Amino acid sequence: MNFHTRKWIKPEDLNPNGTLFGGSLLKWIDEEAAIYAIIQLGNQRVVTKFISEINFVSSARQSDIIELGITATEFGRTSITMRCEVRNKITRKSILTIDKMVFVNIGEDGLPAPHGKTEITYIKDRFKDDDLSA
Ligand SMILES: CC(=O)SCCNC(=O)CCNC(=O)[C@H](O)C(C)(C)COP(=O)(O)OP(=O)(O)OC[C@H]1O[C@@H](n2cnc3c(N)ncnc32)[C@H](O)[C@@H]1OP(=O)(O)O
Repeated sequence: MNFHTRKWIKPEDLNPNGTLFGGSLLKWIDEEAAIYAIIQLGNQRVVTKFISEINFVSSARQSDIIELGITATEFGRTSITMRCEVRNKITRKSILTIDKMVFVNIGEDGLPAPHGKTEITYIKDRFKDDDLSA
């Protein structure tokens, strides 16, 4: 799993108990998963369809640096399923896990559309035909 996005926990991210507010974390994860799905499916129009149980494993505190990890686990006809983990960047202690996040590829008519993808692609795969010296 690649951990792309780092967040520095600030006062506005906290709940009244002084730990990271779960709602803030879920907002960041939904955006992270949407960006991952957009890149993997090559379509800006993707929507969150389903999120499985969310396990808040441990708390994060102000000034902690956390990192968000997403990986695709399944490519369907119109959907992509991902797994998510959030951990402390420094200690690697797990903060949250979600086994299943399903996003659906949407066509111009607003309906689910086949995406034609079957496996994870990486930057080197996406740009391998380009003449990068130009
Ligand atoms: C990033 C964001 O903030 S998006 C905003 C929040 N999300 C939304 O507003 C989405 C609202 N929901 C919708 O518009 C509709 O439910 C749609 C268009 C996403 C899907 O419509 P549906 O009628 O369910 O479509 P359909 O039955 O064809 O299923 C589409 C895909 O989702 C999968 N799916 C549907 N329901 C579920 C479910 N409960 N769990 C997991 N996967 C599901 C299907 O298996 C299918 O995948 P596949 O083609 O790879 O096999």
